[in-house]
Amino acid sequence: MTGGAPAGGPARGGSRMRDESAQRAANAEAPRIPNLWHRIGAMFVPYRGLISIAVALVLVNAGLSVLPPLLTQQAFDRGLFPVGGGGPDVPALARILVMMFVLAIATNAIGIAQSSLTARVGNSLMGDLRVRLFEHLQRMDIGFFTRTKTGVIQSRLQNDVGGVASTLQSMITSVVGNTVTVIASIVAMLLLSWQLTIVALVLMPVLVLVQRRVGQVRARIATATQESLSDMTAITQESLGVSGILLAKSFGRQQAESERFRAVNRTQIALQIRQAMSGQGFFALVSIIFALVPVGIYGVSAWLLTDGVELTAGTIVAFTTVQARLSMPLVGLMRVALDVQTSSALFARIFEYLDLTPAITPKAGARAVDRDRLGDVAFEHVTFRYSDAAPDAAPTLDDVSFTVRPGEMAAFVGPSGAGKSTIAMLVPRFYEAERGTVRFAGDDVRDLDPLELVEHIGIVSQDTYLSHATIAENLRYAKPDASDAELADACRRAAIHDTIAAFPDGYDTVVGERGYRLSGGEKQRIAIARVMLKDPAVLVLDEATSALDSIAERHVQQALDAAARGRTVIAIAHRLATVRDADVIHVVDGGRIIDRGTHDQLIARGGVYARLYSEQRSDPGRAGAGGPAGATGPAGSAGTMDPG
Ligand SMILES: Nc1ncnc2c1ncn2[C@@H]1O[C@H](COP(=O)(O)OP(=O)(O)OP(=O)(O)O)[C@@H](O)[C@H]1O
Repeated sequence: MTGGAPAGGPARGGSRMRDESAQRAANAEAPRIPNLWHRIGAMFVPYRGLISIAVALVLVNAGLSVLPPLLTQQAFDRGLFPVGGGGPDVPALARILVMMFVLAIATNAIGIAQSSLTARVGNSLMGDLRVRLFEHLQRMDIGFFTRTKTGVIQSRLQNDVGGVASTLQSMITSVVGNTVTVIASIVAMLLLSWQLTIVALVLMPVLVLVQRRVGQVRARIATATQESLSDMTAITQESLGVSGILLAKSFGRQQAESERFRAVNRTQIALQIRQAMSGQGFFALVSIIFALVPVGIYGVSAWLLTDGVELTAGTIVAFTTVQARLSMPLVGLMRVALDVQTSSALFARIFEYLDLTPAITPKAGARAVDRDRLGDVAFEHVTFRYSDAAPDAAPTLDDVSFTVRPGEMAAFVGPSGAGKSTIAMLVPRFYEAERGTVRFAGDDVRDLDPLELVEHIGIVSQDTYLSHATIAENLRYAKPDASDAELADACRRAAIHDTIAAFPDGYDTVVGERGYRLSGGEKQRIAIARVMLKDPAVLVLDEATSALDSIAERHVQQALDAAARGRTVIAIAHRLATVRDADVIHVVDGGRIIDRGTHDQLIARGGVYARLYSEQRSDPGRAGAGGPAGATGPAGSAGTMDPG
């Protein structure tokens, strides 16, 4: 599976969600992962030292468990009723009592040590898996995240990884401890009577087969349960985020959202019950068989006795006692086997994500960015298509070529959906060109180290992302070691310092989820200050002012002018006034650059640009959210007025 994840748009409506969940529950199959067991086993390798100690402790405790009955025997034969009579031997009894006490303390202490080791191994394994998954997902391309719901990704990271933790722990202790007991019991049974051992164990293969079948069913239910959990996480994440709540409230859809949640919750409950009950019938069958085995043993004993086989009453009683003691560890092993089978479904889901290959990967021996040519950006006959576009659809970008020299400003204008933002996305290699070459500082971006490439590019888009942290923390995202003075300086240049200073908590103001505590213009200017702290050679402005009103736009434009000074700027704009002074304006339509030139040249030519420009002059509202404004031009050029 490459790059494709269980995706899908947000499910709408309670009944559809119910249908989907029920459908999935009916045919949930764990993903098929080659070498699954081998890969699970490999995870234990780094912990083999700790596991060996844990196994040794389990074995020691198993060995010590034979001592209490022996001490009891000694308490009777030496303490209470010593050979030769003469009444109880109190000192001997006291010695045995002390030994029993020490033994109880020792076995419990060993038990605690062993639990602590297995808990450490189990949780560390789980932690490793979580980090591996997180790091792997960080490497995935943007396309993966546009296709997959955030909640679904979160769920794999939390619910699926969390779900395997208990199995990882019980695997170590239960398997070792119970196997030792089972082997010891079978040896004891064989020593007593091999014929009766056959009777006691004849049904075991049948139980193992049934257990495997039950395990498969449980694995399917576990897959469906995890799918449903991920639906729940996705709904929670979508509906209880600020954007989701705003959407629900503004459309009065809270009731529908609750119903959507209730529906998936019902599915989850039903699946949890099915999962809890799925093994019960099997274990009832095991108990019944174990209860019936002694009857079989008596029957076969009678037959053996009539056949002349030597069999004492003591042997038969001892045999049934051992056989009865076998049931507990055997059931324990079967439980673990069932749990392992169930969690293999979860492991498969985790490995499925770990096996996703990012569509864009760094090249081995990637080159460093040529510092002497920083600021040079070029597209050479670039054709691009989004991976989820229809195969016969026209390319999103079709044979796009342009060059931007260091310090120049290139603007991209054109109708909505023309492909302007896509051009911006290709510069930092967020997407890969299908044909042609994107060059940065003279090199094909595919030959460059991706981390170094983005180091030199700053992006300010309309959809500013601030994390739920303080303003200072958001700013330091760009430069973790920036001093307070540097923050203030960047904010002054971005014309936002005075606003921040006026907040009661100043730079320690928490911006809230996605920065909702701030106005659009404030957020935007903080984002610009953040980019200035990063100090990139190339600035990509993607509709950076289009969501703002005229006053906010003026402020942001001033900040952008300051940010643009001395840098290469690639500006995407709906409002043509904001890019009037660009060195070159590229007119994009239908994924192609259909015209280019300075503002004056394009106006003189009377093409699409001239038409768009005159439309915006007569109806500035069409150009975006902002009305006519005294927006200053880019790159520090002052006084460029809106055409209105
Ligand atoms: N992640 C994506 N997956 C598939 N198609 C996409 C994706 N992003 C954009 N598109 C499509 O690619 C085309 C170009 O989109 P793009 O965002 O580049 O246009 P734009 O010129 O920036 O538009 P606008 O001015 O409205 O922002 C559109 O038809 C859009 O539907």
